[in-house]
Amino acid sequence: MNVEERVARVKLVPVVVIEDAARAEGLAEAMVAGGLPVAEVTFRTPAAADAIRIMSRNAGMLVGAGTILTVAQAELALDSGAQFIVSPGFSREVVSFCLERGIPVFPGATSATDMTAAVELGLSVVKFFPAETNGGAAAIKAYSAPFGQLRFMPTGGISDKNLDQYLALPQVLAVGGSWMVPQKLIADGEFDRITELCREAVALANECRKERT
Ligand SMILES: O=C[C@H](O)COP(=O)(O)O
Ligand SMILES: CC(=O)C(=O)O
Repeated sequence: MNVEERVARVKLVPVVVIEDAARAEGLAEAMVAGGLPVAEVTFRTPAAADAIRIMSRNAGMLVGAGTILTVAQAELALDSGAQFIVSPGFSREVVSFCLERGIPVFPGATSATDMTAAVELGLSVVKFFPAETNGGAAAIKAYSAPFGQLRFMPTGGISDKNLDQYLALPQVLAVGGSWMVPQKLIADGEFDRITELCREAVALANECRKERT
C-alpha cells in the first residue's frame, strides 16, 4: 500500500506536537498499540526531526512531517525519515521539491485559488486547514463541485464531537487532528491514555465509515 492508501485505510492522521524526542519511542508504541499507526509530526518544536527519526524505527508506523513551511524543513524532514510532507498553507516551492523526489505531499488549500494551484501541479490530495473556521464539511462539499478530482484532509477544530460530519463525505481521504495525541499527555508520558484515545478514535472512525457505506 502506498502512503495515500495507508492514510485512507485508517481515515485519521494524528497531529503530533512533541517537545522532547525522548518521548518519541513510547509515543510510537502507544499509537501502534491503539491501532493508529500514522503520525504527522509537526515542525513546531526543535525535537521534531529527532522524533521522526525515532518513531520511524517502529516498523508498524507511517511517519510524516507537518508544519513544513520551507524547502529546508522539507529536506530535514526527509533526511530524518519522513514518508510524507504536510503544510498548513500552499507553497509551490515545497510542493515541487516533494514532487521531484516522489514524496507524497499534502499542502494546505482553503480557497479555489489554492485548489487550482494544486490541480496545476498534479496533486490529488490537499489539506483543508483550519477546517472548522473555513466552513467545515459544508465548505468541502461546495469545493468538491468544481474540484471533483481533489480529495481532502480536513484538520483544525475536529474531534470526536464532529468527526462524523467529515467522514460522511466521500471526498474526505482522512481527518487530521490532535485530540487522540494531546500534547500534554505526550509531554507527561501518559502513553496508556494515548493508546486508549487512539483506540476510541479508530472505533469511532470505523463507525462513521460504516454509516457512510
Ligand atoms: O494546529 C492544529 C493542529 O494541526 C490540529 O488541529 P487540532 O488541534 O484542532 O486537532
Ligand atoms: C496544521 C498543519 O497543516 C500543519 O501544521 O502542517
